[in-house]
Amino acid sequence: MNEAQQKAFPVSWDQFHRDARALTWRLSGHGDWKAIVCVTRGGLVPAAIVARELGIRLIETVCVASYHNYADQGELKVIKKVAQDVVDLAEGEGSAILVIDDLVDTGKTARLVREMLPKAHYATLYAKPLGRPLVDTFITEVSQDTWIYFPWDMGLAFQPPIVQGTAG
Ligand SMILES: O=P(O)(O)OC[C@H]1O[C@H](OP(=O)(O)OP(=O)(O)O)[C@H](O)[C@@H]1O
Ligand code: HPA
Ligand SMILES: [Mg+2]
Repeated sequence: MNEAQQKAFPVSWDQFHRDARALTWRLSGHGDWKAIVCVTRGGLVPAAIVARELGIRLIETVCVASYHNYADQGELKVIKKVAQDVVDLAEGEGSAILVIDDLVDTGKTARLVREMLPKAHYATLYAKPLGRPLVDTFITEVSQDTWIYFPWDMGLAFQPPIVQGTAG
């Protein structure tokens, strides 16, 4: 989150699960995927749900880090590439690989992963306008100046009343 991201889009576990199921519905007509590649860490949770719904048991990771301390995006770092036997699955016609991430923001992560798997189908739950062209399927778009708060990053907290400070 940075100064330009003024709006908050909090997502509960329930909403996340619904959106992951909605994504699966949208994906279910598309292809005959042999494997899911999830972009860690954010892609791990939706990938588990989508894999369960689509009956896919071959799950690979590509480990990319870019946002440090939930602040500005730093240098993209590939900590682990896609295993060669999974890359080889993508060599035939069509997209044998389904890439799952929680969101696209600037699209830098998606661009990097697409270079590794050009034929893969790229799916996320949420998309911001800059990243949207890089995603084949997503569920909800939010504006670029919105920060999405995922349920694993949040806890229950007291909220001051809306009128606080205005009443005597
Ligand atoms: O479109 P971009 O601007 O590249 O941003 C999107 C990426 O940023 C976040 O991951 P992050 O690198 O913060 O790591 P994490 O998944 O481990 O939280 C998110 O999970 C996406 O993978
Ligand atoms: O809006 C966001 N929320 C959480 N993680 C993120 N990583 C990039 N953008 C975001
Ligand atoms: Mg991520």
